[in-house]
Amino acid sequence: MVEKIHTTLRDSSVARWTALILLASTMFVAYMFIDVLAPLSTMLETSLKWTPDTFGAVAGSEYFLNVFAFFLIFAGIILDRIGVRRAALVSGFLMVIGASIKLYGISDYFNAGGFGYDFFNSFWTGFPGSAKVACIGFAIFGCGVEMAGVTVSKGIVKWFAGKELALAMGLEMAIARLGVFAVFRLSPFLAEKGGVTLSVGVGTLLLLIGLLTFGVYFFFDKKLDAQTEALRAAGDETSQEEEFRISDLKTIFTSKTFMVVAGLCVLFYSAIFPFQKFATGMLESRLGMTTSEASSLFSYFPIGAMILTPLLGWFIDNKGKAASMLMLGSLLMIVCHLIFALTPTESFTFAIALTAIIVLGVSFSLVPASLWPSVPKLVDNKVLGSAYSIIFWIQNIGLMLTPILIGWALKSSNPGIAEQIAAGEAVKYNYTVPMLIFAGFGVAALLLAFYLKALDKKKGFGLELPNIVK
Ligand SMILES: NCCCC[C@H](NC(=O)[C@@H](N)CC(=O)O)C(=O)O
Repeated sequence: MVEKIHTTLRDSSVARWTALILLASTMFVAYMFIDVLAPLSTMLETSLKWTPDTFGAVAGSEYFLNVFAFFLIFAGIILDRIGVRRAALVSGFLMVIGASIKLYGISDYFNAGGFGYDFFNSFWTGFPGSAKVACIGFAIFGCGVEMAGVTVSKGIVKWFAGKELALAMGLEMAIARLGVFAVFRLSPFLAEKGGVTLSVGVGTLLLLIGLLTFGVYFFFDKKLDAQTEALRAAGDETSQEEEFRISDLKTIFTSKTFMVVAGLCVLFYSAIFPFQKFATGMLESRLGMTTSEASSLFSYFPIGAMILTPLLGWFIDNKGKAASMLMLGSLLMIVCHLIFALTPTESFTFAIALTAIIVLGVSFSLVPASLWPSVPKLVDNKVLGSAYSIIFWIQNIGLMLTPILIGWALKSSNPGIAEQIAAGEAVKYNYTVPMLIFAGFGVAALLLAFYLKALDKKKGFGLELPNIVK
């Protein structure tokens, strides 16, 4: 007698968590590569003549193709069509290709007149050829890393829906944050030993390992699909999944609740990731610290978020309350940014700054831990990849534009300071206006969070309910 399959790999906790570790390991190295140059701006200014504007433009190039060429939207459609394992490989290849181009741009070979050097230095001469090549590479890497982000999110839902979904997403984000922490320690160390090229070279090599990890995941995913298919053939209704059609995307764009979540996402993240880029300067200015003292004070921020996000994920899986957590996270963010903006200089002590950073870390755990696992409650599984990619796309617009807005606000609210600094005077920027703008994003996010909770109550999406189906 042939024994029928009633369970799949999804039902084995070892297989489920192994799949998560494989997916999260690639995100660990991907988040490392995102910030591999972040601690090296001074070195890049002396070795490759990258001024702060050039450095900022290279950093922002990560989002360029995703936003303007709509790559993220296509990535979601591709993901829903070809499935998690193939999309993971595509995104992994894009990351490795993009990283290799960036590595080439900053390499000694290129900068000593290697292939393409004359061409890339023949136009727009105020922007170094090395930075142009790095931008092209980083924009391609950006397509890969954001596609990997949506693919991993859909992959986690595939393995953990109805189980420890928020805990798994929280752990994946914690592992990615550990990557950010690791690269801030490793990259300056490697650059001291072998220059910027060594840091980026090691980052690229790690991405290659990340691609291999996605390759191992491929076989887990394939086996799960084969088992699910067998259940489907046996007529098990819970395993039925409809085909994705482009016209299904209409359901995403016409869902008011989904759009509210996307709005909340862009407002919240615009007050977090761009703030990270300005936080060191703000702390230096407000506390009269050196760059390294300010950056080590700020390093508690991702570490705090890393510890708390999985714990909050566990709470949401077992007790629910995701919509309330979105409200609390937005509220805490407003309080922290207002503390940075309005505390008088004489009262803005190290202890106050540290407390505000830790509380902001709590906010950075509350919102991601509750936002991403809520998306599958709002849209059909067949359009989930597209739904995540649309949220990422809207979020990427904010992440690209906010640093420009904040940089402009900082300069305009401090007339003459840039010139005084260029002349060697020991003056500091006043960060009140930029910090008020960040707080303003928080206020708008809080209003949307209230509205979301009301919508959820009216329409019954179950955002306040636990994820684990007992
Ligand atoms: N499984 C959760 C995925 C989202 C994590 C989220 N990352 C992003 O939103 C990225 N689009 C941001 C970026 O690339 O800069 C996070 O909280 O890290």
